[in-house]
Amino acid sequence: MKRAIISVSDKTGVASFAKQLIELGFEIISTGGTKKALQDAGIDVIGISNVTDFPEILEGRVKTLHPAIHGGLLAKQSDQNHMKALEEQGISPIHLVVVNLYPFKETIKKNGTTFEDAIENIDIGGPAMLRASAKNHESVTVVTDPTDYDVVLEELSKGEVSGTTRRRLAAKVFRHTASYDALIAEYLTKESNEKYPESLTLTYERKQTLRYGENPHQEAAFYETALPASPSLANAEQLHGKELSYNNINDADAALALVSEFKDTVAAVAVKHTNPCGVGIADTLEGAFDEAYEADPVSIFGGIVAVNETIDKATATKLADIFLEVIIAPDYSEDALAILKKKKNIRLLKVNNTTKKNDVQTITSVQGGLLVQDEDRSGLDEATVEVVTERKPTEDEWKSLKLSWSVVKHVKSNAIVLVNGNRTVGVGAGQMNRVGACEIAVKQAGELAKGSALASDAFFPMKDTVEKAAEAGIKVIIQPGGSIRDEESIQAANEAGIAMVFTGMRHFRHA
Ligand SMILES: NC(=O)c1ncn([C@@H]2O[C@H](COP(=O)(O)O)[C@@H](O)[C@H]2O)c1NC=O
Repeated sequence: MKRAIISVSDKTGVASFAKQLIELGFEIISTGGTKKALQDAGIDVIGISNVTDFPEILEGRVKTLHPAIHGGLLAKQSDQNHMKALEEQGISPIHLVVVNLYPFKETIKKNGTTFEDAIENIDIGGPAMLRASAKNHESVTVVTDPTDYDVVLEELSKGEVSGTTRRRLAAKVFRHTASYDALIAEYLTKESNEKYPESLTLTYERKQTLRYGENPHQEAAFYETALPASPSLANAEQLHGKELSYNNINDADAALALVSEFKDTVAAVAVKHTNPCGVGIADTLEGAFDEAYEADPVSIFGGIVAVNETIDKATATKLADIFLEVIIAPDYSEDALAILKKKKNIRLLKVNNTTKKNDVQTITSVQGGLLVQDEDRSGLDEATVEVVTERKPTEDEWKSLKLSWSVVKHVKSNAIVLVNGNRTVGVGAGQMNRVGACEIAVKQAGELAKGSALASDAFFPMKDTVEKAAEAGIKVIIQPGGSIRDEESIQAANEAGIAMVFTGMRHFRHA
């Protein structure tokens, strides 16, 4: 008689599966809770203790970890010596294993889960059975996903499960146990405050197969972390519109990161190809959006807009007037939603909260590896900021400086951002030299460069950027400082009556 072990935490569909196995001639062996569930459904089951001749002990920590089980799982049934060894020990072979694991992921995602709860939900006996039978898939069929019950039944009803299916199911098991263990490792590594361990075993789950990647000839998918995450694109709620594309997700992520900078003021940001093209702040959302729009009415076309307040009717009316790919907001008023939903192609995302967790790391892939670093979370530290010129910034100039500094951190290096009043007026992004970035920002600002504030993501190696700024009528500069030629830049600023501030911290963004 063929024997199946069934030991499952997720009991979905298991009773009907077991019933059909019995009809196909199987004998069922089960652990405590599964046995009870099956017996309650009127199914004949042998308890695991009857096979091991040993009780389940330590509140279920040890139930299937026994040679009578693992011998039955690991014996090559085509090998006479293996079968003889089983016989000598009075062990019967097992043909089918149906196991799914303690819900570790679901447990750590629950609010209020304690460390002890998490530890208790690390399954030991289940993965041991899964791995043993997956290794021995030549002789054993192993099922860990209830969605595979039907395929197995179908093949069994025709005789036996094919070698191809057994191998496919074994591969699925090793993917599953590997990601199960990776998640435990990730959780414990975080709990032990180890940021850069000797090996990185992250696990991500496919959230979405994408139509294509950055370009139509590239295949792509979006994977999300299984660990509880900060508000992010992965857990955004899409209220309307087509599926997000690869570029939408990447650009929306940049917009969300930028808008999250603004905690004490209402802000609207527009992003194109991950760089901000317009950022505005105001007392109202409509006002902030006006500023962001006026910052660059050309580039915002086809862009992504993120805001940090509930979108109201007035703002929605203006947003609906232009072509945007994605809008991100903590919420939408009912009338705002009605207005925006009239636009078939716009994607509306709700991300509840823009406050981020502190321990976030960023990962960039390079050929042959990954670069991992702490996310650049630092803002302007007023305690370490130093005014280095004869003239000090006025109160209004400080406001513009702060805005420009928040934005420049989110612009690809070399980056220069000009702010006039409450909005960006020029963004020079991703240039190979700093003067080039300055020239682009000044050109874009036009007349509005006059009297504006300039932020530079890194120090000026030479005084040329200050000279360019002076020529354009820029009045105040914020930059990290730290070049051996700082004195020359300071002198050029003094000569032009520019006030200049050193932050002591740079914000390169290369990728
Ligand atoms: N300790 C063991 O020997 C053991 N054997 C199987 N399990 C797990 O116990 C669960 C099923 O338990 P029950 O049938 O009692 O509801 C399954 O998720 C299975 O993976 C075990 N539990 C944890 O390690």
